[in-house]
Amino acid sequence: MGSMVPFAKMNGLGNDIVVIDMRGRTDAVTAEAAIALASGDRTGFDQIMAIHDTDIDGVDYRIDILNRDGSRSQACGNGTRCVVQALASETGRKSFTFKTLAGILTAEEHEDGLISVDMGVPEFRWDRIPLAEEFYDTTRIELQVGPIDDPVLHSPSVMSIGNPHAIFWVKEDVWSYDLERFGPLLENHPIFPERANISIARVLNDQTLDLRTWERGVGLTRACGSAACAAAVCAARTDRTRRRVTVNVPGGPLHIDWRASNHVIMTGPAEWEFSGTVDPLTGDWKADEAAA
Ligand SMILES: N[C@@H](CCC[C@H](N)C(=O)O)C(=O)O
Repeated sequence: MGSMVPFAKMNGLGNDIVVIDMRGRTDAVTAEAAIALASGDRTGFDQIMAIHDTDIDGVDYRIDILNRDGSRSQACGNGTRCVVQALASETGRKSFTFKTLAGILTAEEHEDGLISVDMGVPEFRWDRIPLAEEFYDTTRIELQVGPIDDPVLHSPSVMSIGNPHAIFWVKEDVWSYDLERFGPLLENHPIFPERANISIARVLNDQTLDLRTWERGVGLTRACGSAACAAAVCAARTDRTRRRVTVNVPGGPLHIDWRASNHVIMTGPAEWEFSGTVDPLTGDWKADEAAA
């Protein structure tokens, strides 16, 4: 269609997000446009959150999520908070329901500006994460990196919160592990037929975790909301923490509550940076006057 649509460059605790308004259109942001935008000095992003119309009763919008390599993702917690902030600012509404590849998500903006997203329910079955091999105990699977007799990372907990995650438990500072080296090896390991997000988590106490993530289709990011949910759930599932925790990601704290309903609620901030218009087919863009 060639025409330009509005976008907003935002972030969720430093997770770089581009929210693109595709309402009123029948096409989609292309992988080529995502790759082109990702290489821009001002538009460099971790995820694109494209807002689309939907005719599903009770659902406000459909969200299409693209990683910086052009791959699509089922879930993006930080990006969803950015979408909520943008829509709340536009409409004055405070709560929304979205259709994503992970299912129907609800979210709301609170009076203090923080945003809570119901990320849905965790999936622990090996064939639904998915894994390429049968593991009935997904609290710790046979996967390691480093010397065979003294692995650097091993026995991760694995699960899906719409997208696949592996959580490696460590005793030392999370910054003391070479995740930049191990991340891509593990992201693309054959045990993960759809690849996976790779995190290292350090339990500080029964209510607090430190977390770093190598994101599927992106690389190292300053925050990964779905990984924070995954780490919180896996920590509680293995009796390392309570079900309500603070997860410290490099960009700041996220509050995760794995409720008795089995739903995982993530709460955190979102930040607008600048707006512009973009061609969703090519990635050509220009900033609005104020942002130029
Ligand atoms: N940063 C996101 C995760 C985005 C998706 C992930 N890269 C994947 O492909 O699964 C988040 O905040 O959840």
